[in-house]
Amino acid sequence: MTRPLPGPLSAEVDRVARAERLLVASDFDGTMSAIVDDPAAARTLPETDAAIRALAELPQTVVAVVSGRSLAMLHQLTGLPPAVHLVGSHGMEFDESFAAGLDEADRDRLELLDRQATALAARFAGLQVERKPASIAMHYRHVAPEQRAAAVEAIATGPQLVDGAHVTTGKEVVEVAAVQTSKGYALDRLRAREHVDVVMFVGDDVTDEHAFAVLREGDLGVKVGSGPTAATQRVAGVADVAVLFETLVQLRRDYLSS
Ligand SMILES: O=P(O)(O)OC[C@H]1O[C@H](O[C@H]2O[C@H](CO)[C@@H](O)[C@H](O)[C@H]2O)[C@H](O)[C@@H](O)[C@@H]1O
Repeated sequence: MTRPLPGPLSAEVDRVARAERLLVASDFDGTMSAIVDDPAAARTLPETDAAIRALAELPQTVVAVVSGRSLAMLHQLTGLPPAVHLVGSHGMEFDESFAAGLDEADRDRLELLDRQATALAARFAGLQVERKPASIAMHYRHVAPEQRAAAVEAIATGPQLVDGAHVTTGKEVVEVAAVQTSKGYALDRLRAREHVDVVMFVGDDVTDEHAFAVLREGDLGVKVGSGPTAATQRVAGVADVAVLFETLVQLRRDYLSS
């Protein structure tokens, strides 16, 4: 038996579980997976993985993971079946052909950003550069504490100032994209394409606020952890996310079989 959620959240999950057609969308890092030192070592909590798979098997229930990761990395890290829609690059990468759609100016900008990030990685030991189809993430988690402010400043006065670059900040990471990204765009697109009448989104980071911002009356946004948010509900951490999804599976199954 899954342990109970706090009262107000429990009531909200019970409400969305009764949607005619429901979209359940989740962020990956910090939501399905704990934040870990090595981005390549992130893994979905087993309970969350099982709940996501179970939800995706239910009728009238659409499940998506909307992440800042590249789509290829998201596939690799989650190993989820095709029944779960994966969207990478902070809501822009719906399929592997996304990069081919970048125009010449976008590609030139991406190369410039890559060159600048590579130069900064040579200057600051521990600065990790993660290359994605339309952006470059610079992780400063492993830069020596006394060098961190200088590294962040160098990013702010270098790649961040590249003409047309779009900047997002996250957990010990600054990401510069050649194109505008938005998890809100992904939710709007999924909502329309899948003809759902209720959307539930769960996320922990700054970019997830774009998704919370497009939620409508009757939807449900759940913020993971502390910090300002437009979400109406909150859980403390990834273990609670597992309970949230497990509870939703039970309630949705009950509703659909009633
Ligand atoms: O939108 P998300 O699925 O939450 O992805 C956001 C970024 O997550 C990853 O970085 C973060 O998680 C890493 C693993 O826990 C951690 O080491 C890092 O410090 C965090 O910033 C990922 O590497 C990025 O590409 C995503 O944009």
